[in-house]
Amino acid sequence: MRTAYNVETVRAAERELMARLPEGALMQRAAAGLAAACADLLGRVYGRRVVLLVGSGDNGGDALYAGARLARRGAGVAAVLLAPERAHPAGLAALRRAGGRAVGVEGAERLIEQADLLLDGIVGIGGKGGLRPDAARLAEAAERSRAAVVAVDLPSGVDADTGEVRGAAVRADLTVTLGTHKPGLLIDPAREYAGSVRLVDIGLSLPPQAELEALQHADVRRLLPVPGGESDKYRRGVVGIAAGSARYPGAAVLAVYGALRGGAGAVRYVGPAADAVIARFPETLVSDRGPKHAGRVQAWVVGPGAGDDASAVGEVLASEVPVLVDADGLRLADRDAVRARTAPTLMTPHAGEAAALLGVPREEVEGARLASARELAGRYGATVLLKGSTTLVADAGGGAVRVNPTGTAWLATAGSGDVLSGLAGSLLASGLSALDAGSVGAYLHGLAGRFAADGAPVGAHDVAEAVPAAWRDVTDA
Ligand SMILES: NC(=O)C1=CN([C@@H]2O[C@H](COP(=O)(O)OP(=O)(O)OC[C@H]3O[C@@H](n4cnc5c(N)ncnc54)[C@H](O)[C@@H]3O)[C@@H](O)[C@H]2O)[C@@H](O)CC1
Ligand SMILES: Nc1ncnc2c1ncn2[C@@H]1O[C@H](COP(=O)(O)OP(=O)(O)O)[C@@H](O)[C@H]1O
Ligand SMILES: [K+]
Repeated sequence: MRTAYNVETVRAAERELMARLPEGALMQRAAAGLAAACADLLGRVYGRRVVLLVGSGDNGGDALYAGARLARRGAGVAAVLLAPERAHPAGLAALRRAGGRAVGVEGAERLIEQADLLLDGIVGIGGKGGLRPDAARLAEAAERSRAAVVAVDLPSGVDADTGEVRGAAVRADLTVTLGTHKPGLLIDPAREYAGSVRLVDIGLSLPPQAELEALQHADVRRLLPVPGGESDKYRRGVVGIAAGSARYPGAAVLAVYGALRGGAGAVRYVGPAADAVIARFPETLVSDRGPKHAGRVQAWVVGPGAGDDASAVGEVLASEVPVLVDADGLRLADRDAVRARTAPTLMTPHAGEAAALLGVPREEVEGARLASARELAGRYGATVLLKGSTTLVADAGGGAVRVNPTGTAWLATAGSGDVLSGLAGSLLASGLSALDAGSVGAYLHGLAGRFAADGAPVGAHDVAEAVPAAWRDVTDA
């Protein structure tokens, strides 16, 4: 499991560690990791032009010490100091001793333009709000430069805890993050600014409960259902799909497609698209009598392509099994009915649907995904899987939010969400918790999307078709 901790927790762990170590030891660990990462990126250090962008805090101190190490290896190092009188004094002295030089912001543009590598030490976890004008100008100059950009701890200008970006921010090719990942490095829009992320261990002891966690292959492998000798189709779990309408029969087909590949022993379908479903998937058990009379299931999926059929949503929410609510179902679900449920509820909105439920503009959700997912989970007393460029899964009771590390923008194609709801619903029916079903479903769906797309456009059915390959990739690893 990859984890990320918020600033407050990092600060507390840092204080605890600094009390046990000689002064400056932590910054030297950070600088050693940074210099090594820069050297890897440069290939050859000797003779290369390195420019440090240095703010007045410890983030700038890390950059100065790392610059000193690169200068000792023969790089030409210049530090651009945003506030010369407040730059980390010992770091600056170390850089000068190693043969590096320091300049003010005037004339910085030319240096930045000619650099091979820029080290962004403007701000780290101490950054507040958007970058101040001087710092913003440096970030913009860095973006125009052809140099490789390495961010110290996190790209300056992004919010470490939330992933929000207000105004200009540094766009890094590589972020060398210290001690632990920060939530912003894993959540868009900030994630896009971080480039690839390398974690340098500086010895922090962190609490067991992280702010964010990202499943890895090994975690998913442990969670996936595996049939055994005593399994039969009912014991593996039956998933019911109440989806589709005369207008959107395809949503039903795609949700069933995902469900058949999600580990349940059988898929029941109820709704007006039974003929289309059966024609494509003869193994589906279909019924036209509504969810209440459709026979037993271990989990329901309701909503994809459902149009305005509120009665199916109401019947499903009244059941005592886990329920996944997606698409039209989200609009039709009564909040009090969701809150009153005793079995788990997993809601799977995209940003537009989440915005409608929260009564805010879509951009607000996209700019603050973590807070939005948590807020919605709290309001509905449900687990919320917020889809999009970053997919998050938040439980109502707090706890670590899961962030999905797989996926590809090619998944932004009509119907791929229907496949995900069938897949995650099937995992719910196999007995996974809402948090696990949502995050494992998103993981497989994202991996399947990558396999199916392989750099070219795909349709949602291609994603469903690739789910078994994703499943095997996880279990064979
Ligand atoms: N926490 C840890 O465990 C460690 C932290 N270290 C470094 O220390 C950093 C944190 O250092 P600080 O607490 O000194 O904070 P920062 O250096 O991140 O930021 C504080 C400075 O930036 C300025 N600033 C704040 N917001 C700004 C904005 N919007 N625009 C322009 N300037 C702004 C402030 O005036 C202040 O001088 C970490 O990110 C990391 O790089 C490392 O040295 C090693 C260990
Ligand atoms: N930019 C993106 N990058 C990665 N994944 C994306 C992106 N945009 C959408 N997705 C994923 O594609 C799927 C789209 O689902 P959804 O919005 O419900 O579409 P539909 O309603 O057409 O099925 C979700 O799994 C979502 O996370
Ligand atoms: K930085």
